[in-house]
Amino acid sequence: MVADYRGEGLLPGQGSGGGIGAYLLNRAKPHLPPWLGVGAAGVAGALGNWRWGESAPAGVGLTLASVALTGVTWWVGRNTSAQRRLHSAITVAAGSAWVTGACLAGPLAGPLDDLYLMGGPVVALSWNVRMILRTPDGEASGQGGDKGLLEKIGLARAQIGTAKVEPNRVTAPIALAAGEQTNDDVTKALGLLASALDLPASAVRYQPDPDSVRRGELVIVPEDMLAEFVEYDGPSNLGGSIADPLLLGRYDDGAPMHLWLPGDPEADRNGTHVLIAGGSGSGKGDTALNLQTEILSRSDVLLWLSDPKMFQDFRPLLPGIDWAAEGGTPTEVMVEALQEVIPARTRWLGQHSYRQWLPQAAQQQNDPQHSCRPDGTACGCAGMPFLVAWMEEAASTLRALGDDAFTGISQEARSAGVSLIVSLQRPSYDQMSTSTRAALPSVIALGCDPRDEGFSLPDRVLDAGAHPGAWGNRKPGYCYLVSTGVPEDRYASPGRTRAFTHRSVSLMEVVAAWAQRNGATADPITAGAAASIAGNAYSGRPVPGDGHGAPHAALAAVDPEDDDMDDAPRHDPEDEQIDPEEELPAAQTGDDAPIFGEGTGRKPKGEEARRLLAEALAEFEENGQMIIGPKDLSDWCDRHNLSRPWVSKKLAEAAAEGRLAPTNTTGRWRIVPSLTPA
Ligand SMILES: Nc1ncnc2c1ncn2[C@@H]1O[C@H](COP(=O)(O)OP(=O)(O)OP(=O)(O)O)[C@@H](O)[C@H]1O
Repeated sequence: MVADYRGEGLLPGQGSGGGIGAYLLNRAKPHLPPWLGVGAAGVAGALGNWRWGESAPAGVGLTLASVALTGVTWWVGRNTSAQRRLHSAITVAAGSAWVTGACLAGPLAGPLDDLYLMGGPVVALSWNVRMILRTPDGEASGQGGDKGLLEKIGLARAQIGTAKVEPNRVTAPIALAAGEQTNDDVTKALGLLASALDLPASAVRYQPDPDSVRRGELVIVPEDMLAEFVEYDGPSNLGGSIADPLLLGRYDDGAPMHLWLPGDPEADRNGTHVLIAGGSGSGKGDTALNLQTEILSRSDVLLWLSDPKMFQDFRPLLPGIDWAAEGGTPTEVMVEALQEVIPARTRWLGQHSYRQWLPQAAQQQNDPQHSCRPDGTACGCAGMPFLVAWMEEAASTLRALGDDAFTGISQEARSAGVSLIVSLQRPSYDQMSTSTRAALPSVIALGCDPRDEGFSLPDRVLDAGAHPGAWGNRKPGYCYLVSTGVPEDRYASPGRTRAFTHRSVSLMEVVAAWAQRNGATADPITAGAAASIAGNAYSGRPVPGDGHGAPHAALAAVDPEDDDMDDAPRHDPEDEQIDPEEELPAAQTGDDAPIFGEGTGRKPKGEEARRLLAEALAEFEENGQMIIGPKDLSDWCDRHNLSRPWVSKKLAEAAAEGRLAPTNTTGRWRIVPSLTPA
């Protein structure tokens, strides 16, 4: 390695010749050439004088040769350092001038002998000193700086091509030694390369050539252009389509960081679901605001948002959001509704000859190509906006939903014009299973614990030099974006989201107000399917001036006879064996069991019993609480002084009659809506 190549790796007594003499000779060898040069100049001067001592034409020729040699040295040295170029040119000029003088006048004439005796050692020593003091960048080895660098990181036999130099970005093609090295060797050496260049790990990346295992491009971005944070300055494309790119922030070379949610067959792009993964304080909140403001500023999309944190970050956006579910139970309802909405939307898109959601699907269907009428004339059906279902801090929701259910939803959602966006407080496999993670193909990876990098990003992106673990929470907003539509060589390029400050609140309010007035409203299919599960809990986006919770205009258009809105309870095949007569399994909910085991309270009979239970369920439904468990019911029993075992029995009857339906969580029941929306 480097030490051996300098001849410093040998110990006294070792080496080719053996013994101290051999060792010293070995150490002195690299320093001998300048002295040999001085000796050669002396001999050349003496021989030249013997040959041309009296010749005037030789004098002219030798002088011209001396000047030409100095010029050539200067020209040849143009690619080396200025210091080395000057040193070489002075040495050649002095040496050739002395040889010319010695040839013409004799080496001992006038001051020539003294000049030789004093100047020769000075010049030779100056080269020795230079060699001893040389910096470890390979400059003095006769190799280029790049070559020395590659040698240092163990890739000595690799070839580096002509580098493309842009402001703050150097891209250099690399060809590795055939049969000896692979692209993996470069990715493993990236850390060493960053160390050799004294740069952060994320400044050095490698993009392997997909067609060769020993070729690729090295990208070095020396200055961290992201250090200066950029404040949110409003939506990038107000009134555009959700199919247009959404601006998330900027890359470290200043290029915009774009994300696409719906698929586009023309751009050869699939629709996608996104995971926002980042540790606490990594900037997930602002990332979400960047994306949500972009979504709300588009004219053909609905946003459903569930957030356990009481919309702490998102409150200014609420007026523009079609469905905002706060906390656990409302989120359960939203997820149940999604499972109804997705097949209903897919059916509608199929009936209108869309293989996937396209912006035309959001417009009124006036094109006979997209008609649901058997006679092929334009049907004029209301368009169906794209739907983004956002689950903030979703670990527990996803666990409750179960892997199979989530994977099922995510697969079907893509052909239903639905994107799921899931954010995780701690990106790791104990928060989310492997199969749920795999169902979210796109990721915005913010800073995290180094041990969790493998969860956030695919191996090939980490190999290419991405290191969200190096940021932790020290670089909020720094992120990698891996998503369909983004060029692959961008995957390992860091970017930074735009920051939201107190000044951004008014901009957020403007975006929300715009969405409330001009954004898409839910189509009858989506609104109907959602209401068939959620009842009053889904009211659609608030009408301007009416506050949140006003009934959605689209619900008025829902035809209760329509098959798509079939609100009969759905039984999961896995639940077939559950006996609806059984008592509700209180202990499995984690609530304070035993709830239904106490025998106190009234046990009304007949008509009164039916009325009381109907009242109870209607009360929950009216409050929008569409999923209930033992805890909710025991509170209700206490309030009405009713016996809990009695209520348990009546609930089982209600489930058998279809007024309640099972959910994916044992012991949680969904109220099948009976109230007609106003
Ligand atoms: N792009 C950005 N540029 C500059 N500062 C940012 C950026 N994004 C976030 N920040 C700042 O970083 C801090 C943490 O951000 P944020 O609260 O969004 O993190 P988080 O990941 O949501 O954390 P937690 O999960 O703990 O809520 C905040 O002070 C925020 O203003």
